[in-house]
Amino acid sequence: MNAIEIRGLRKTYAAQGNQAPKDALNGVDLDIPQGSIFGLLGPNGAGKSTLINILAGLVLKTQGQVKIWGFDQDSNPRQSRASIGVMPQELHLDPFFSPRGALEMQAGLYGVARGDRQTDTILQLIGLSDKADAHARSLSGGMRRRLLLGKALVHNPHVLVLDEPTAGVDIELRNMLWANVRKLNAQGMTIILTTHYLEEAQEMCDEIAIINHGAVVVQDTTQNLLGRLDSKTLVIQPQSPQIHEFELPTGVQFDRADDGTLVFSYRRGQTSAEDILGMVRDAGVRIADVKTQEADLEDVFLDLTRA
Ligand SMILES: Nc1ncnc2c1ncn2[C@@H]1O[C@H](COP(=O)(O)OP(=O)(O)OP(=O)(O)O)[C@@H](O)[C@H]1O
Repeated sequence: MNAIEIRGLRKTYAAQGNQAPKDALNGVDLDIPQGSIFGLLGPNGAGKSTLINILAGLVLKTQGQVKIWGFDQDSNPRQSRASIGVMPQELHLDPFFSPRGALEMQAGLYGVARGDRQTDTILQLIGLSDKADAHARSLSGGMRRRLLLGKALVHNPHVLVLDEPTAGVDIELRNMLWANVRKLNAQGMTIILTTHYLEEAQEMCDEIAIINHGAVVVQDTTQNLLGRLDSKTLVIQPQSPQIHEFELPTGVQFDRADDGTLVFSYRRGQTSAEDILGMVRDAGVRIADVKTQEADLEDVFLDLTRA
């Protein structure tokens, strides 16, 4: 079963003032498998926040079907809402509540009975046990973010959504957030996250969807996405920085870096590293060092969102 199933999802924001109505989502179809760490990527304005806010029940869709943990948002609103927890981007917290108070309040809102609440366990998970009764006002930005994660967990949802969880956070907090995410995922929670850090998505996510102009342009496992671009780069450092002319095979691109290294980009399916090394030697270059670089998620992303 899928944790999330979305069919034909559209969102048009109403016209405001002299601005025309805005189509933010233009028919999104998306299946998010249970148990995955799923990355939702896309350029600014692609529609990621709109999609997440619809999942969270904060924005009303214009058209289409959304199922969360098998529950249709329209015909089963309570159960679909109970199945998902969202850690928002904004650091908005009520200043009058301590972390414990905020978690208890949130649990109350979700109708979690007192005996079933996991407040202390959550405080421990997010590393706020010793701040449990402090004023929210006295919490640092990092602590607030952790508390927002905690609030998303009070009803023990099947699906956890993290909207840009690591934007602007320091390395220590980032590591802690990712450790928490991995732990929750290992316990069976499906995780959906948006991030602008493609390296992070590449490292964390099993599967990725890229959204552009309000539609999904690709959805695949991270591994398959990386395999999609078979471009490679060969960087050759010559023993002396002479200028050489090369007869480049078709499809091979050449660049001379400022430090004198020779940079060749090619497609594995078309050219081999041996072809390029042979050509370079034939041109009289004595090679001091060679490095290769694989395509990364950033290359895939740029390739698919250029339009
Ligand atoms: N409340 C709103 N009213 C009108 N237009 C909106 C509203 N919210 C978003 N939009 C527009 O809808 C489009 C999609 O916005 P959205 O915030 O979903 O993109 P995003 O992918 O989350 O971008 P970012 O990465 O910058 O957060 C944008 O063109 C945006 O200007």
